[in-house]
Amino acid sequence: LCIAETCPSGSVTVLSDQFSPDTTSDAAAGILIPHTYPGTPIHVQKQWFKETFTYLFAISNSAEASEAGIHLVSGWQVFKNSPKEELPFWSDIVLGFRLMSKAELQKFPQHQFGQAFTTLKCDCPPYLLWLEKRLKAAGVQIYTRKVADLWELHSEYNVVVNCTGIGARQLVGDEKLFPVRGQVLKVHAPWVKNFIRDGDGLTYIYPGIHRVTLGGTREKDNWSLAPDPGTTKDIFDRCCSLEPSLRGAQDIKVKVGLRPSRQHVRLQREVLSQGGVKLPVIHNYGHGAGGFSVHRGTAKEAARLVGECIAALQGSSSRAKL
Ligand SMILES: Cc1cc2nc3c(=O)[nH]c(=O)nc-3n(C[C@H](O)[C@H](O)[C@H](O)COP(=O)(O)OP(=O)(O)OC[C@H]3O[C@@H](n4cnc5c(N)ncnc54)[C@H](O)[C@@H]3O)c2cc1C
Ligand SMILES: O=C(O)CCC(=O)C(=O)O
Repeated sequence: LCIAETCPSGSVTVLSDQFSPDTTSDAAAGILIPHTYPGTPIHVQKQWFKETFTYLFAISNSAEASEAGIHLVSGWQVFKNSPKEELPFWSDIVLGFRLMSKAELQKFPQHQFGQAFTTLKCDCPPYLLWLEKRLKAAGVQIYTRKVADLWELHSEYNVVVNCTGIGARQLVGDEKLFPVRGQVLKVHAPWVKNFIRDGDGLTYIYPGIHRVTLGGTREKDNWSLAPDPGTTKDIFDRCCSLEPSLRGAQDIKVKVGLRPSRQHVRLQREVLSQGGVKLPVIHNYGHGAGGFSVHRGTAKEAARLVGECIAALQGSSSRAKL
């Protein structure tokens, strides 16, 4: 969508073997709280987060908000022991960041330190369906297709953008990319209005427009998409210990996703070449546990790289199929 919006001289086609509700993004809680990528400078990660926050904040403040599934949510991140960094790098991008008072911490007898703030949440599938609607409105073609090798696209397209998440491991043989399995519960508990996140990153409660997401797990190199009943009980018990009223939650649905994890997002241009024929590829995958938090920022950078490829093609060749 970002490419269609910023490179109007090109025509965009989306190819994917799976669509909502069967993607990793559909399993996510969709909260905007960054996860750090150890291999990317903090100022770059901060810029990606800021661009994403600003983009979604505008949607949350428009008539589209409920259809797009974007809303503000306030809550707490609580710690059993004080964290090394009391002020995370994103504290001046979320709204109203402050340390919790002693009185607030009384709600969490097992925790001794906390941060209160307001952030944004994307509800999925609604947000993905809204993006798809915007794609169609922008004239983008959408086809169901599994791509076995990027080179198979060279005769049909001038530039390829690879946003295949964990699928990139097989598609481009990236062994630096690994799955971190996450299981969550989506429950009906409309009285829960505030998010609660344990600072250890394992247990969280994120209220959405219709359902509350309860998490979670982080299992490196586990490829299983099958829900595990023992894990479901464990997640539920952990969340109830943070928010006892969840014992009354109903209609518990289980979702599993594989976080496409890497030391850093692969956001770069590569030129494939066979027999003198070239195919520019922009990679944009490996967003791990933070894809929602930085998606617009990384998409903007990918679109900028696509713009560079288009300019180079327009400059060098009249055979560009733009
Ligand atoms: C349980 C869980 C909770 C999470 N919660 C949050 C959160 O609260 N906040 C946050 O910021 N992040 C969260 N994340 C992380 C976030 O979900 C991911 O970073 C993000 O979804 C990755 O998006 P993606 O588009 O790269 O991958 P995907 O959503 O997996 O999309 C990749 C697409 O590529 C297609 N594809 C793959 N290979 C091929 C191929 N060979 N040919 C054709 N198509 C292909 C797939 O079908 C799919 O449609 C969570 C993740 C999990 C698992
Ligand atoms: O970590 C969080 O609190 C949000 C959920 C998430 O990003 C995840 O489970 O990967």
